Amino acid sequence: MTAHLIRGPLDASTTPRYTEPSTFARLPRLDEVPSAAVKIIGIPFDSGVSYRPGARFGPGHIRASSKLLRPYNPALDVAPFDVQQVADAGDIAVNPFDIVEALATVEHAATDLTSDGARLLTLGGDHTLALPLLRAVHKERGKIAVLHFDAHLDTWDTYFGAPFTHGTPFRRASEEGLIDMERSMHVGIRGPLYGKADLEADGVLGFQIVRSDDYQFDGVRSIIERIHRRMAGGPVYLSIDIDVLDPAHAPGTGTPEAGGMTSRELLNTLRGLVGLDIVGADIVEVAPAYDHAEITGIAAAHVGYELLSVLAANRVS
Ligand SMILES: N=C(N)NCCCC(=O)O
Ligand SMILES: [Zn+2]
Ligand SMILES: [Zn+2]
Repeated sequence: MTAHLIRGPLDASTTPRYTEPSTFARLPRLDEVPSAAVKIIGIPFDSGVSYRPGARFGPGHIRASSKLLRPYNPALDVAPFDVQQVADAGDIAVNPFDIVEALATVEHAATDLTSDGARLLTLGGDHTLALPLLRAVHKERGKIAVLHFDAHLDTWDTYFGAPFTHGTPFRRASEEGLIDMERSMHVGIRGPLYGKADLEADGVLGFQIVRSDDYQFDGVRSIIERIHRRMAGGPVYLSIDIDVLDPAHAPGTGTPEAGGMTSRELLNTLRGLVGLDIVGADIVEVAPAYDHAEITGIAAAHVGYELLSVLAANRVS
């Protein structure tokens, strides 16, 4: 795509940032551009949660909190909206009363949206969504490494006997053979478990774990190195549960756990992913009812911005 065809965000000096309707980072809507290399899609779904509901309002909140983002990212020396067309594809309407139907709707929508080779950045929604998104990516790319940022393992088996919940997507995805288990990892794990067996079962599936505490003891650089050692050399799907952040940095979420990483640690880790073949990503579990002063929304918006910057930096290099 040649540079002069690319449309970027609205200019804040001529169109105020708070004009509606909202798109992520005030980008154009998908129907306003001929095509897009990266599509942002909202999925207002939270029927899979085990505790506080409300992540169905995440997409709108993240978009509203993304208005202050600016076009140039000095940390990566890249203008993420200049080197690739990014567009907001709006929200997918999913059935809140039938999870199996909702998962099918998401899988088909994701497949459609990526049929032209575009990459998807999904705004959730609860973590159940990672399963249909991985199903869609797997159809295109085969087994995929998962880089999962979360306080929680999300490899539990069932809740109340239900297999499709926000605590079980990576168990289902590994059972379905969607994940390259030799190259996958959880980052940011912490907090109480149901038992030691949770960790053992997760290890049997094959995930490697970077604990939240490793940020304190080892630091961001060494964690970035671990990620590259584990994941380089093939496609990577990135799933970011905003509760990977400490509740001080992301109070607006459904299952908060103390002792999490700072937003600075997360943003710096994401910047370190340049060079990995990231084929899709989601940001989930933003529940605005528990947010204050857009703390969580802004963190999620910046996470999305860094991801778009990594995709842009990969394209430039
Ligand atoms: N995926 C998120 N955010 N949470 C999973 C926690 C499941 C539980 O209640 O044990
Ligand atoms: Zn979580
Ligand atoms: Zn999760």
